[in-house]
Amino acid sequence: MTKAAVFGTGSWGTAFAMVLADAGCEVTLWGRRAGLVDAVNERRVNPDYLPDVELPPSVRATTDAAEAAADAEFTVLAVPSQTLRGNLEKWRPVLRPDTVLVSLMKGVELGTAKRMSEVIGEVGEAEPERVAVLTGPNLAKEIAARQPAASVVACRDESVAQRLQSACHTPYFRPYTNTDVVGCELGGAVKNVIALAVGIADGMGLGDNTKASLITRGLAETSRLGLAMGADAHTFAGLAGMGDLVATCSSPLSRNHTFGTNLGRGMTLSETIAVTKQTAEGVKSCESVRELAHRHHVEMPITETVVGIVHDGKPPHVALKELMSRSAKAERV
Ligand SMILES: NC(=O)c1ccc[n+]([C@@H]2O[C@H](COP(=O)([O-])OP(=O)(O)OC[C@H]3O[C@@H](n4cnc5c(N)ncnc54)[C@H](O)[C@@H]3O)[C@@H](O)[C@H]2O)c1
Ligand SMILES: O=P(O)(O)OC[C@H](O)CO
Repeated sequence: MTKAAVFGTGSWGTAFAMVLADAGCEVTLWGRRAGLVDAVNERRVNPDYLPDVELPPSVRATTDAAEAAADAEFTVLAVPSQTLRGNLEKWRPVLRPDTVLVSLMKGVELGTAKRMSEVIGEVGEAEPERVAVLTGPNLAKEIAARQPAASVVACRDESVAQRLQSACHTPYFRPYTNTDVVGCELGGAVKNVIALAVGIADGMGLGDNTKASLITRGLAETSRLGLAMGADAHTFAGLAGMGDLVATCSSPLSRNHTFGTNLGRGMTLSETIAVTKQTAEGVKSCESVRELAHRHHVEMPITETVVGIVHDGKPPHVALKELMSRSAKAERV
């Protein structure tokens, strides 16, 4: 039986542990808090993040990283992106040297502007062929309800992607492989920034034309950045690009979309942070995505607008006016 470890007992770590178990894996979940770990082991439930979901018996939990990592063919990382480096430094000594490190995270590190697979490679001392990314339109609550969805497993080594694909393929979860790790990761991280923008527009009471325009031009700026960073253009038309962007920008389940909606309705940043219980990656990653845009000399006006509203305190109606009054241009630029 394939053994997998999942580090992180939040919504997606827990839901993906269930997917792996449903696909036939034996899964150990690592969590920080003993109370939550006990609830998983004794009541088969994660009361804090997925209280309505009964976890399969082949999911066990522990607070001991060494116990979780032992024998794991796949080591899945599902903590907030900005905490990955610090956590992985602690976990590295107990990781199996041949384990495949799998990122579920959709963020870009502040300060370094590194993608999560880059942080994993560096801190986990893992060659790119041993680092994979799972991304796509995968709202955790829908997956946990076993609603059908597709996803992408990306790894530079396609055979590794295929091994992970078969380890998490279930009747309701259909992963595709891709070797474009850069494109897949950027799709997942930048869509959170665009979802903040769409949420802000929704909160301001704007309609579907605005939403469709932000989604489409958001995908254009994601693709521009991706191409400058060596990604494959096709990736952005796929599940990791268009697919995840549409799901996140349309769904009230999205934390990024909801965060934006609260800002658009007039809440301040600190009020919005206070009512947000889970990780909304775009809030921090919008700054690192903008840093990548500057480094690669790519125009990302929606990302700039989101940074302006979220971090510089620009009123949404002022920022929107500035976005709309930029000089006119051809669509394919
Ligand atoms: N929830 C989703 O629908 C979903 C879907 C796809 C991808 N993702 C991505 O997965 C990643 C994890 O998201 P999530 O939804 O599971 O988040 P979450 O907010 O539900 O849970 C985060 C988990 O990390 C833990 N945590 C927080 N700070 C920590 C720290 N300093 N050290 C160790 N653990 C810490 C929390 O206790 C919690 O268990 C994010 O990058 C997110 O973008 C989420
Ligand atoms: O809730 P969000 O905004 O983090 O989005 C969740 C997933 O990334 C959707 O695929």
